[in-house]
Amino acid sequence: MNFELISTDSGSNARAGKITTAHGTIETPIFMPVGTVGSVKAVTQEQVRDDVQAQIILGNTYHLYLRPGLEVLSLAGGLHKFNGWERPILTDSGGYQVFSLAANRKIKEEGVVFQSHIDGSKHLFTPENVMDIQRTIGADIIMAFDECPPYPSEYRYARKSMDLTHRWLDRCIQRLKDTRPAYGHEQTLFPIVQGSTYKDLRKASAEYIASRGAAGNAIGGLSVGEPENEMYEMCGLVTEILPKDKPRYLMGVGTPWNILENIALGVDMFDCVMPTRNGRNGMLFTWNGVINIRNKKWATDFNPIDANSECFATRDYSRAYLRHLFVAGEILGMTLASIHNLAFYLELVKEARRQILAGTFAAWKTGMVQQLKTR
Ligand SMILES: CNc1nc2cc3c(cc2[nH]1)N=C(N)NC3
Repeated sequence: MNFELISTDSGSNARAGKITTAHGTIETPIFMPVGTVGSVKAVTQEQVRDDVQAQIILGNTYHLYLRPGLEVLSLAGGLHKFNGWERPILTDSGGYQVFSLAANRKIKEEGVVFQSHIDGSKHLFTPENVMDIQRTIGADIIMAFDECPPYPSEYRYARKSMDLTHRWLDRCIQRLKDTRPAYGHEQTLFPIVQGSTYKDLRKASAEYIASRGAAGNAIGGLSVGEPENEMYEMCGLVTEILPKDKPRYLMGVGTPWNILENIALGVDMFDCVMPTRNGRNGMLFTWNGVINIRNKKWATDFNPIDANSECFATRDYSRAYLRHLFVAGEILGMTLASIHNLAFYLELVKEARRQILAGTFAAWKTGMVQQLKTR
């Protein structure tokens, strides 16, 4: 994997870049739609590619390992062949899902014992086998196995957890040296900065992660319930330390305004379930704020969300009709809202990139953040 830093904004730490992977290039800043079990919920791969214009999507090691499982994925020739998404894929390591989803998990030095949220079966994730699982899935970018401490965490717990995450990272790196890609294409490891919301721990973790010399670096353990200003403070601390010539990936973030604020702090990659999960519930993001389409006030508004949009879901359906679909519980409502929200997130980061290349991002961001929050 290669990262080309093309330009940095004049009035902020925002960057425009290009990532090259075995399955194609990614222009940063980028938003990555979440496709947890190998599909972006309610949206076909063709719509994700052509209407959303996504350049990379996410999968989850925890979910894919449990279902469809490694045998199916291996026999398919990896996730790209299995789900037909031919562009880049990033898989999260399970570090977060094992803590947010699994039952009865026990953390040991060796790894995490947990029970499947699907059938209660017992499993063990270790840095080594999580690397092997991600080899079998075949994602272009794979995440280190980390512990994601809950928010808030006691200082002592956060420090112990950070140290464990660092030891697990070294085991991930070693395992990848001892194994090969399963399908011939290169796979790149991103380590994950932890340290909860403690400034000294975040700095120590950023230093440690930076010292590993990885091709990209992730910031984890944020967007887990902490106030927005703490997220921004921790992110700013970390991006000051991470190498400038490698992409920075802020995991699980966020709202449109969170994304713009963190782009200004020097983050290049984002993923979040909000455009899809909240979209399926009628929360629509627009340039002029958030619409709750179930609200009665849209019942006779026969305008589309945005008549000038390139995206059909945004341009060709009225707010009244979208509201009707949600009130009636029609599946089409979830599909249209998901496509609209994802296309909006991709358009947002595309416009941010334009502004960065023009050197006008900082001023544009200040006004746009307010505009995105209205309604
Ligand atoms: C929704 N917020 C969120 N914070 C995260 C933090 C992490 C993550 C996923 C996240 N999602 N995956 C990891 N492997 N570790 C850190």
